[in-house]
Amino acid sequence: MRRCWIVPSLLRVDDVSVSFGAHRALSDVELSAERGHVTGLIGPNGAGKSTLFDVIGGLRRPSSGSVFLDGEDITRLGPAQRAKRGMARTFQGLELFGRLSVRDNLLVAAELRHSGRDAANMVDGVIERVQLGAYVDRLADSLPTGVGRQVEVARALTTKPDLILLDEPAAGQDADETERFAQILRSVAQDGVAVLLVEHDMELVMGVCDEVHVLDLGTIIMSGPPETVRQNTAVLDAYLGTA
Ligand SMILES: Nc1ncnc2c1ncn2[C@@H]1O[C@H](COP(=O)(O)OP(=O)(O)OP(=O)(O)O)[C@@H](O)[C@H]1O
Repeated sequence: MRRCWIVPSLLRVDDVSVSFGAHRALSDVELSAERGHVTGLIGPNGAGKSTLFDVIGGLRRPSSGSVFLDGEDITRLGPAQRAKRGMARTFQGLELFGRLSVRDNLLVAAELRHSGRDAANMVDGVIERVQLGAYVDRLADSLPTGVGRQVEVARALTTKPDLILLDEPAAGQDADETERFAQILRSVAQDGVAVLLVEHDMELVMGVCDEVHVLDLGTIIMSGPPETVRQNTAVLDAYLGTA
C-alpha cells in the first residue's frame, strides 16, 4: 500500500481575529507559510498587516483563533519562546544598536544561539550571504536606511531561523539594492527557511514571492501565486492601481 504523508505548513494561522474595543482589526484570518517559500502579505494602509505580524510574533494575543509553528500550538507563547523555536522578525522601524558596529550587532544576535567561535563563524557566513562586507565596521547609526534594513535581516538570519518575518524590509532601498535583496530572499528560502514578507514594493513582492495573501479591512480577500493575484481585478483596482 502506498502511504501518503501530508507535511504540515511550518506556520499556520487558524481563524485569527483581533479586536481593539469595538474595532475589528482582523476577522477570521487563515494563512500559512511553507519552508522553502517566500510568502507575501500585502494590503493597503490599515488593512491589519502589522497586527497580524504581532499575533504571529507573539506581541499580541488574538481575541480568538490559533497560531501553529511546525504543528505546535504557540498561540500562548511570548516572543522569546517563539524565538527559541526558530522564529525571527524584523520591524518597520530600524531596531539596530546604533552605537555598535554592523558586526557587533550581528554578534549580539548570534550569541543568543551559538557560543564563541561558532557565533563568529555564523556572523561571517551571514555577512557574506547578505553582501555586507563593505559595512562590517561601520556604526549602525551611520548607515543609509536601505543598508540598515539589510543589516536587520542579516541579524535575524544569524539566529538561524526556520521562519523569518520581514516587515517592509525594502523601504529605503534603491532599485539596485532591492534587486540584490530579492536574490538574497530567494537564496534564504532555498535553504529551507519560510520567509513571510510584508511589503509595499509590488515589484519585489510579485518578483520574489511563491504565493501572496491579500488583506483588506482585516480579511484575507485572496491568496494565490503572484501571477493570479496580479490578474485579479479587485486586487488590481484596490492595491496595485494598475487596472
Ligand atoms: N493599538 C491599537 N489600538 C486601536 N486600533 C489599532 C491599534 N493598532 C492598530 N489599530 C487599527 O487596526 C487596523 C489595522 O492596523 P495595522 O497597523 O495592523 O494595519 P497595517 O496594514 O499594518 O497598516 P500599515 O500598512 O499602515 O502599516 C487599523 O484600523 C488601525 O487603526
